Amino acid sequence: MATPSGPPSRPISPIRLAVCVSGGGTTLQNLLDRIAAGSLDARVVQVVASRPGIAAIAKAEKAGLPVAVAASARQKIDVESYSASIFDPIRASGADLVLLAGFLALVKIPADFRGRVINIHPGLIPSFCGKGYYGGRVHQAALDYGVKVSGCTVHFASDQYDEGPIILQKTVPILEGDDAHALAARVFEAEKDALPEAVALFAAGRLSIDGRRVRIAPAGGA
Ligand SMILES: Nc1nc2c(c(=O)[nH]1)N[C@@H](CN(C=O)c1ccc(C(=O)N[C@@H](CCC(=O)O)C(=O)O)cc1)CN2
Ligand SMILES: NCC(=O)N[C@@H]1O[C@H](COP(=O)([O-])[O-])[C@@H](O)[C@H]1O
Repeated sequence: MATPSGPPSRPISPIRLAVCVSGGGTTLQNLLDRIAAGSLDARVVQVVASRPGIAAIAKAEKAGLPVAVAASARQKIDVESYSASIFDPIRASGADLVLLAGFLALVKIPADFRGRVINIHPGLIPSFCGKGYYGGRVHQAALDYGVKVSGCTVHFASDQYDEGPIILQKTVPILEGDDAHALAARVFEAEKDALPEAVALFAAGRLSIDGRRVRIAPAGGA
């Protein structure tokens, strides 16, 4: 039976997560730490890496999680086949929600996962986002522009980089003397709370997508 798309309208406990990674896996580790501490009611049922040999895979394997490696994005395969190499193992795992957690490749969201893929971006969308804006590049662009606040954005993923409806944003100040490294560390502290918070809202059945807006229902079903 096909899995329904869109955020759930009823609570899921524990929510089953698939986590897509490309680098160090600090976002994945934070989720695992929150789950172990009992502050996030979730289970990671699948990890998908965009390339072999990355630290995120070692972290996943240490935690005993199943890892799939996506087809190489640099191979000239069509976007459907690339997406299938990511979503086939995720579908088989029975995941309720997919997290792009420091994932650096563009994915095409299959129909049965629309509204069930969330990305975290280390900047305040719509500034400093889209192709070419990832990791330290986002922070350097914010500093170069001279903005006084930055932060992170958690949003539903559409088929374009960083364009889907926004679930929540957290801000951090930019301080005198900041470089991209210092700002990245401050933003990452905000990311550590923002992503689990969004997962919890999704799992509680409190999110609905209304055009570009994400509505957040009050706690307790009021
Ligand atoms: N369908 C979607 N896929 C992805 C989204 C999304 O919103 N919808 N978000 C990105 C994550 N992202 C920032 O949050 C991001 C990641 C990477 C890039 C980028 O420019 N990548 C480079 C390749 C970098 C590399 O492989 O080392 C590129 O495309 O040339 C932009 C934004 C995840 N996917
Ligand atoms: N486009 C998303 C992005 O640039 N995310 C950035 O990747 C790092 C986490 O990666 P990790 O979880 O692999 O350590 C973090 O710096 C995060 O801001």
